[in-house]
Amino acid sequence: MSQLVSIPAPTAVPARRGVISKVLHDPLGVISLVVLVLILLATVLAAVLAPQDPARSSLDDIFAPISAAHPLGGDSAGRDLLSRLLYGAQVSLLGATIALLTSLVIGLPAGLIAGYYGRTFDSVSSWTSNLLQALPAIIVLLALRTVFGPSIWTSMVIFGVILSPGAFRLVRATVSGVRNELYIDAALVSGLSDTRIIARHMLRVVRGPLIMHSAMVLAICINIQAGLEFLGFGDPQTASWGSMLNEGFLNIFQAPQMLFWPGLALFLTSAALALVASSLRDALQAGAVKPVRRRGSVKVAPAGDGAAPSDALLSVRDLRVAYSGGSVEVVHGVSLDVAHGEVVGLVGESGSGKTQVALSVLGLLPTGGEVTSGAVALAGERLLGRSASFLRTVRGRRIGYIPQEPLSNLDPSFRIGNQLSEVVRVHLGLSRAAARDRVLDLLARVGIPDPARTYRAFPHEISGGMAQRVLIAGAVSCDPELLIADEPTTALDVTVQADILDLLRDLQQEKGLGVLFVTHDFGVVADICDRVLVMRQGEIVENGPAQAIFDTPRHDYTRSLLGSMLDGRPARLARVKVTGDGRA
Ligand SMILES: Nc1ncnc2c1ncn2[C@@H]1O[C@H](COP(=O)(O)OP(=O)(O)OP(=O)(O)O)[C@@H](O)[C@H]1O
Repeated sequence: MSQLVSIPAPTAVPARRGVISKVLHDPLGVISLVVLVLILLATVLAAVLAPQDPARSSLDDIFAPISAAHPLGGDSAGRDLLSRLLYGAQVSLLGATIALLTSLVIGLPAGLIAGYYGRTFDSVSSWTSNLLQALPAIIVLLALRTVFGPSIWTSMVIFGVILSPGAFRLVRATVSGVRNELYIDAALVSGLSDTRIIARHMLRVVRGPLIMHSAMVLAICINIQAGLEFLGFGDPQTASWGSMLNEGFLNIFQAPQMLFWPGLALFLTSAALALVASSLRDALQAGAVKPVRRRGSVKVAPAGDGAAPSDALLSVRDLRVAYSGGSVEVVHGVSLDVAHGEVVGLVGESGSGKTQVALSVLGLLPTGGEVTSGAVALAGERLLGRSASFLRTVRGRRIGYIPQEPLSNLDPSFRIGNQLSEVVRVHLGLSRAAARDRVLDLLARVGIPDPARTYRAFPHEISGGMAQRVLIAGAVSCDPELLIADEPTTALDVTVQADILDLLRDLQQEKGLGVLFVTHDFGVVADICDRVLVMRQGEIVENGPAQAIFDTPRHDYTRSLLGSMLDGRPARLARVKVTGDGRA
């Protein structure tokens, strides 16, 4: 195993405090949480705390004053107010929870699917959500009450349905906001399924906003439920805060306490929920990380025609890629081979089509892009036109991918170790412990000085160079046959670039990897590539061994690229000798 040198230390970043910990550092958050916990405890322990049966009435206790027997007094039927308040809390909180859960059961999955996949489901569900929001909630509740009877539980389920567009829109907006982040691409490129990406990455992103939303919705539901009971739409025999308000209102002059206590309970619960929501919002905003987006969302490349040719590891034949329904062609019939253990550089200026070729191989062209013709094969096996599930077994497992912007390709809300071991577990079927050991070994192998610490770290706690080492570890974690590196050093500073190239060369030789190295930099080509393809305006204009291209470039464009390389910094002469006159 090669020794690696000059490893940059991880950038010192203060440890990240969890959202709960931030809420616990906010005095208002703590007070409101304590109030909520007390209310919840009192509700759950109503049978223990209530002095008597909430329905038991006594003529002697009508409008009873506050006393040891009736700590909050008695009502117009001689029932104990404290007992009714405690038991009433069960009805009010349960009713509100039913409405909230109903809205989440509908809104969460619909929002996840609409935000992630978009298209027809998004259009239909957005239209349905707009329709539901346009309905006057109270009128609908009154109309359906005549159908289903005066059950408060049914009313709260219906109210939950009416509230579901709120959850739907929040989840949909949050998911579509992160759907185009690079780390979601990275998860796709690693071969993770859509279901897994939704369940792990998307759910984690919507979790915070949804908890905040739920606290607000719970407060609204408690008040709406009380309002319905107040208007007499509940069961009059059951104690609830709303029915107590109703009775209190009728007796406001004889016994104002009948109105005061349920009113206070409602106020305290709603205020505590609103303050918890606000504290959560502050905590979430403080922890927000702004990742970088890529240019468009990906879609699996459609079928190309043609047979899989040659016995090369990677074989691309007459590849054509177009946008705008095929009218704008950006790759014009590219053919290339990468042999087992060979490093092929795909070089060209920005916009020449290098990335389109790489993404076509992975079956991950941006939305609007399609392979209009050509063939791509890995070890003789056709890739273009294969099913999404087949491509998932290839990406990450047989083809490793190293992206350009390391930090943006790591999910900011997951620890680095979890992100790497997830891919290893999916592809190699390892246990949690075995995956962890493998990832720790890999982190050590790519030159990370304290693998255990990096395993536990979040992406913002490490430097760009470290993040690129982490992504290289991820790319080789399942022992792929082919590595596609898309400008893996462009976003790094020059000293780190050299270290990363050394690492890639060591790994390539150690594992006998075939590598397609996309770059605009002939210096990098000189460092690492055996063979070079020069690309210009969607076509390969020159193709040959790296040494030959440097010694005797045939195409003017290659000569101008080589010239500009030497204007900048000299090539590191790992594989290619550059002559002293400025020509390669
Ligand atoms: N999502 C897209 N929609 C339309 N055109 C696109 C899209 N992505 C890329 N292109 C076009 O495809 C062409 C090739 O782009 P590509 O990203 O492959 O270039 P590149 O050589 O990799 O450049 P760079 O090094 O800047 O990434 C460009 O003309 C670009 O405008």
